[in-house]
Amino acid sequence: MSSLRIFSVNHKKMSSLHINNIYCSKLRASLKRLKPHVLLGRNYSSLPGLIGNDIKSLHSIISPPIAKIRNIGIMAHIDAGKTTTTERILYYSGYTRSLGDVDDGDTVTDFMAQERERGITIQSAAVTFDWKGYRVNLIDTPGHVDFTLEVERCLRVLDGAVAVFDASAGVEAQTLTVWRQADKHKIPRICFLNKMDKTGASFNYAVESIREKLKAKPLLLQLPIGEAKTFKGVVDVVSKEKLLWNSSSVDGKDFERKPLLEMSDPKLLKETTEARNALIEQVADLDDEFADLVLGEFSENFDLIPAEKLQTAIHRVTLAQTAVPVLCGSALKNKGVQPLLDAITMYLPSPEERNYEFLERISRLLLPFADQHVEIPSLTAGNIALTVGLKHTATGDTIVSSKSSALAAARRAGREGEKKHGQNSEAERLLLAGVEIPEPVFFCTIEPPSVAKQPDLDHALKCLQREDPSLKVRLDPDSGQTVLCGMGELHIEIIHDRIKREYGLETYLGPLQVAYRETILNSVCASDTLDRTLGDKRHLVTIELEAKPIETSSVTPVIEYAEGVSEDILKASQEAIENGIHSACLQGPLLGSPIQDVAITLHSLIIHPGTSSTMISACVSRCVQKALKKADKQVLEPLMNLEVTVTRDYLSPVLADLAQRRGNIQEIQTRQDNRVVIGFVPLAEIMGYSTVLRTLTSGSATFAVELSHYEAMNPQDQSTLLNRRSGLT
Ligand SMILES: Nc1nc2c(ncn2[C@@H]2O[C@H](COP(=O)(O)OP(=O)(O)OP(=O)(O)O)[C@@H](O)[C@H]2O)c(=O)[nH]1
Repeated sequence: MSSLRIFSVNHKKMSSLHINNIYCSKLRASLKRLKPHVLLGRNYSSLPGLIGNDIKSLHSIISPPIAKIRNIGIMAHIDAGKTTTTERILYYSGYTRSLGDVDDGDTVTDFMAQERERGITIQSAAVTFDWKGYRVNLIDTPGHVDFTLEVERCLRVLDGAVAVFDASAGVEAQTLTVWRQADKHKIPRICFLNKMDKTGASFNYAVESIREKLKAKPLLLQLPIGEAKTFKGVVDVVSKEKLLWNSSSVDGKDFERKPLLEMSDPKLLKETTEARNALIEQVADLDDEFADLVLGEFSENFDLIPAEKLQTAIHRVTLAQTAVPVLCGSALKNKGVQPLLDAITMYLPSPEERNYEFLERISRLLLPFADQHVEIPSLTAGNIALTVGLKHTATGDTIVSSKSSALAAARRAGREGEKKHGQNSEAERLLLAGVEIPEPVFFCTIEPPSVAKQPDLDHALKCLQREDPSLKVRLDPDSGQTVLCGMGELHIEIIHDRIKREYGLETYLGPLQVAYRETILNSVCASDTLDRTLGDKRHLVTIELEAKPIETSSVTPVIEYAEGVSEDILKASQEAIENGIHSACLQGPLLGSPIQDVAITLHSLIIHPGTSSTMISACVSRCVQKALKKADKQVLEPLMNLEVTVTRDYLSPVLADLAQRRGNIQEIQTRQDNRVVIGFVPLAEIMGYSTVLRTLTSGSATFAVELSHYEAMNPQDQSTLLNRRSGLT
């Protein structure tokens, strides 16, 4: 089977996934818009396609040998400095000729208007550049929790990742989430402890948090020279050299690399030798080949182990994901980024080491340069590119060359799956796992400026959804209004903004509402008969069923059939029956929210010959709703994991405020001078929390939230909510 790793593009932005579609016409329109290419006054030295004068140099990088390709992502907690680090990488690699700045809103990868205005990454952006003979395809992913899906879909196509940390904070909430996602997709990683210049930066603290919170084994490949205000460079532990950045250099291009000498740096040399020996022991523990070398030839003197031997072993250990190399620096102050680039090429794997199978030519291919693209004739295995013209694919699809190759792949995957249950099975190699789409937790109505514009709005939402499956759109059956369901306030706000900017539609959003769920507390039975004659056709269905509570944490009802239900009827009508059950469970009797944790058992079913499947579904649905109405009911509300980092002085007001928000504090950790409050808080209580927290703490606190689970509301809160919804209070 052919598995192409290709990027999708909506009309301005590309997102990482297996081939997704670009709408040709839109793309052409966007290319037109890009000419003459002017991007906020930035200089691009290698954006050849649209300019035309660099085609030759581009050609030389189109087909690098697969061993020289690195497909990597940058991931982290929000604000750790991914975008700033990416900007430095692009600058030092020669991709840009000036340094972009998040705070000035002129970075390459944050090119959406919303990203530049807010200084955050929302969509992943892909850029391609060369570093010392390697081709690097790099993806900058968002750190905000509302855009988790975007991170996940990127990770699926990456061979390696750089996890960026704020060295003053160590592992933060979102780092844990993305780390787990990278674990799930088995992505080899290296860690970059950024912001070493910041007050409170601590190399040891950050390393310890990687060890403790991520349960990873850090391989210290560098030691910092100075910390916070005194940070001026790093020691390369592998080669025992110091790298010092010239303080007069404005862009950090100038730095000197010198061997550590007993004469000039006795203390640093001693520390580095100890760190190197510890590193060697650690790597030898994890890699048998290196252990043989260490115990044999070099057992007497580790100093004699050549740097290349150690580097190759670190590469293997990184690939096996038994440990993670750790580097440090300050992207903002232009220190430590070039060695990070060296480490990316040296320690992260090439696509061939990740055991994918690739091939193939496809009609129109484009190479991504953030928001610009250049058409290319072909692409070698292991690269990432864009394709156009696929009208029916969506995020998460895997594209193969033909139906027969897909079937052959599925057969092979199936056979292999039976043989091997463990990791790296053929199935995993051939078919990249679909993205897990998180359930939306917020919704609101959206209205076009006039009824005539409804089709335009529907079209815009359809396009946005194909690109971002975490956005759900449904029609409210009572009001007929379009409802947007998303991952958070910011997510919905950005969608609203994009509809305006990209589709020219001014829409109106209703108030943001929390996506509650409902469940039942006891088993109930119901029966129903539908008897209707339409024309000369009689539709007759009689049904008896039971609804009962079970524990699944899922909104998909479990469907069971009692023995009394005839197999023949089931064969002919199962789909219609299940459609009816599913549609009934989408709208609970209390709030019209989806029903969670329920099983429906069909006890008897009589269907008159000739009854249409629509009528069967309608009768089943009505009967399920009857049962749900009869049962004792309970509202479930989304509970969020909350992590607030606050200075000691502001801890009390933050805790007092959380208590008023029905917060449940689990733990208060000490992180340097800060306190980290960890707990749960209902989503309904933290809308607009960022503004409140800013006011409470004079802007000094930060917080992260993430959906934890749905929990039953207590009777008092539930009745307040129901009264509010029914307009009683
Ligand atoms: N002191 C210091 N500040 C930094 C450093 N790197 C980035 N920053 C600042 O930290 C803030 C966040 O930087 P970004 O690069 O946008 O972080 P990010 O991780 O891309 O953020 P999201 O894309 O929103 O997740 C900005 O104000 C940067 O100027 C650093 O090395 N030192």
